[in-house]
Amino acid sequence: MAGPSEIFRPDLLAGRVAIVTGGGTNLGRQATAELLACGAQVVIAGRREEVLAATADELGEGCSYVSGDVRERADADRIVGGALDRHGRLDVLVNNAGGQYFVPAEAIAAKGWRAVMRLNVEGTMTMTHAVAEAAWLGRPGAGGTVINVTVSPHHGMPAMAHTGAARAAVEALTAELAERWREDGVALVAAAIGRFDTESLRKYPEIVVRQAARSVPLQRLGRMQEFAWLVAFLASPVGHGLSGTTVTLDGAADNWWGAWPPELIADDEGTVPTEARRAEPPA
Ligand SMILES: CCCCCCCCCCC/C=C/C(=O)SCCNC(=O)CCNC(=O)[C@H](O)C(C)(C)COP(=O)(O)OP(=O)(O)OC[C@H]1O[C@@H](n2cnc3c(N)ncnc32)[C@H](O)[C@@H]1OP(=O)(O)O
Ligand SMILES: NC(=O)C1=CN([C@@H]2O[C@H](COP(=O)(O)OP(=O)(O)OC[C@H]3O[C@@H](n4cnc5c(N)ncnc54)[C@H](OP(=O)(O)O)[C@@H]3O)[C@@H](O)[C@H]2O)C=CC1
Repeated sequence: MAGPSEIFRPDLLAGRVAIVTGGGTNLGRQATAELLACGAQVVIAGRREEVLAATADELGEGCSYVSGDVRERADADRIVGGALDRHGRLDVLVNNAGGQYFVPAEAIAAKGWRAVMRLNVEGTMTMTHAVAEAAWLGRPGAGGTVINVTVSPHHGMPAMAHTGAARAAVEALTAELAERWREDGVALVAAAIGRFDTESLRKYPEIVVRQAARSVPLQRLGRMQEFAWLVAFLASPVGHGLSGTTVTLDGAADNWWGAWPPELIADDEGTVPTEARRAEPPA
């Protein structure tokens, strides 16, 4: 059962209906719990029915699921149709399903490049079009918010060139569609997220996982709850004010280009030296 929100009013999203792709696991699951805690009805989607069923069962009232592959338009239409049949409206789409594998850029096979593009760019576009066409575009008084989950930092990550390119494409689409669909009442926001304490992160090489927190100024991994709060916040009316924007939640990794603390000036304990105070001016 999703408990009450620690920071939002229980009726913040009352009467709203959301689809969360990848809602059966990790970040998507936590975001779903927070949307439920804020009063929304949530339909979670993913390919594995048993995973979705277990999550919907655990999160309880207000949460249901439709299984499907976000890369396939027929599946996307079925997910959206299922949500509309159940609830009669759609207000929020969280394009959270996504991912990649850890590989140096020159070793990315063409097939792997396409797989990452197809999941992250096409999957996001396919779901976005399916929802917008079925529920929002050309319907006065309708409209809603799309939250696209992308990846920060934006200035390059080791072994993540394919996803960097894919997520940049999603952010570009977010900005353009926000302008094109504005008069239909549709807002799109990207949430560029850093390194989170999830089971999914642990599939990466051990040293990457170990250093992931140390390499950002915040000096810790993001917490799933923090991601969930951001999603609920963007799903609230403020999302319309942020339409076209990419919001980062990354421990300040986007503001820094190297390891943290800066290796060249930190001592062996990782302490950055401070400037000596100047002598007191003569009285
Ligand atoms: C100093 C410290 C620096 C710290 C830096 C920290 C950096 C960490 C930042 C982390 C940011 C992001 C984190 C996350 O996103 S966690 C969530 C992770 N979850 C997922 O990734 C789930 C979804 N992902 C996938 O399902 C797959 O990765 C994929 C997108 C590839 C799925 O596509 P599909 O199912 O269509 O693909 P296939 O499995 O059939 O593979 C197709 C081809 O892709 C190539 N491939 C796939 N996996 C690998 C691999 N592990 N290694 C090499 N190549 C791979 C390959 O060509 C596949 O074809 P073949 O199978 O025929 O070879
Ligand atoms: N964890 C982290 O530190 C970070 C995560 N992110 C991003 O956040 C999002 C969520 O990640 P996280 O929860 O950690 O990882 P998960 O691997 O748990 O989430 C991926 C989810 O997407 C679903 N999914 C994957 N492919 C498809 C598909 N073709 N159709 C439908 N659903 C699909 C999966 O379910 P199923 O396999 O059943 O289809 C799964 O529920 C991803 O976009 C990820 O890249 C970004 C930065 C950091």
